[in-house]
Amino acid sequence: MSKIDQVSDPRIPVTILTGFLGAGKTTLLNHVLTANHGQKIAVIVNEFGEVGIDNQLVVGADEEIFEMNNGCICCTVRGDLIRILGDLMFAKEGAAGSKKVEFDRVLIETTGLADPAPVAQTFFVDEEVANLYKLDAIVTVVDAKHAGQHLDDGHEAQEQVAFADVLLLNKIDLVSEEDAAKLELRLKSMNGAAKIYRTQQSQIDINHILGIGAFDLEKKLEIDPGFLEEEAHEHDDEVASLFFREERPLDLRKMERFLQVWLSEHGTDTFRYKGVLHIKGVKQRVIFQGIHMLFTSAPDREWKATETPHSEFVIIGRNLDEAWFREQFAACVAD
Ligand SMILES: Nc1nc2c(ncn2[C@@H]2O[C@H](COP(=O)(O)OP(=O)(O)OP(=O)(O)O)[C@@H](O)[C@H]2O)c(=O)[nH]1
Repeated sequence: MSKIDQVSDPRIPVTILTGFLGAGKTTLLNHVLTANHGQKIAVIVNEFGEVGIDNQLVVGADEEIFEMNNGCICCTVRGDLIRILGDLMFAKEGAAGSKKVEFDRVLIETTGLADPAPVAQTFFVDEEVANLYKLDAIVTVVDAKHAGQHLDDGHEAQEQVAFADVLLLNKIDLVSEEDAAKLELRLKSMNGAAKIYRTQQSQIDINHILGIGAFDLEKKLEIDPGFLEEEAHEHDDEVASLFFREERPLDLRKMERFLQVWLSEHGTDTFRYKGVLHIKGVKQRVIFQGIHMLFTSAPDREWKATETPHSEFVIIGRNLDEAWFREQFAACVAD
């Protein structure tokens, strides 16, 4: 927190990090947590799906990460958010019975399917939260390759752009200059007030996203006059997630093969799939990342002696055939 922040407003600044599934939010979070800025950041992560994969992919995830996995942050778990923010403040003050946690700002990573408006609303309508925390900015990461489709397709991606104070046009390496310029125009037409930065691997100067005092309630009320009153919002009900877990080692080739079969027909409706895998003959965890038709896998660190190697995999999309996936996943156990 800068000195000016502290003098003028003693509340803890909060940044909401949003962006559609797979846009680069966790990559940005890792960048922020490893950048040399001398600030202590408490992170709250909310994921769509039963089990958090992201927390396993965040660097130094052991201390600072608070998970909320039982629903979408903008609806069912908003009570959880309020509770965590309250608990965090107790912990900061070293209140009896709570472990002391030092932090001078909070970063909330929302699920790719969250509408940021109700999350932002929490900082104005909940009196206790509003007394302790100040919303600094909403930062939205945009996947330059897939944004066109996501914006045509759904309400959430549009809200994420419309409500942003800062837009990171990420994955700039995957598109031509012409396509990037077109997308930038589209983003400007949807939200002329937001600052836009083009990024690769969400690499951005931290000073452009933290402590910028960009959230302006008046402006948000112009976009959405009902901002402070809204109770719930509508999700695309057809979007669902499937989760798989297996302790026996898997055969990576088999997984890639069945996913390719699925994606050749359902790539558009398969938004996001990712996992931490236990692959036969590999000493490291294998991180699998997929967005629509694009997927990669790579080993990261070795399994620790304290861990039982296992695979966890989540798929998020429309019209997912659960029985088929369960059968295919089971068939990936290595011979
Ligand atoms: N080519 C390319 N890939 C990127 C870039 N930024 C991130 N990625 C990759 O995109 C994938 C998704 O990135 P994440 O940071 O996990 O995205 P996310 O928004 O947190 O995803 P969800 O939490 O599932 O919504 C990963 O494989 C990243 O390595 C980029 O600028 N260029």
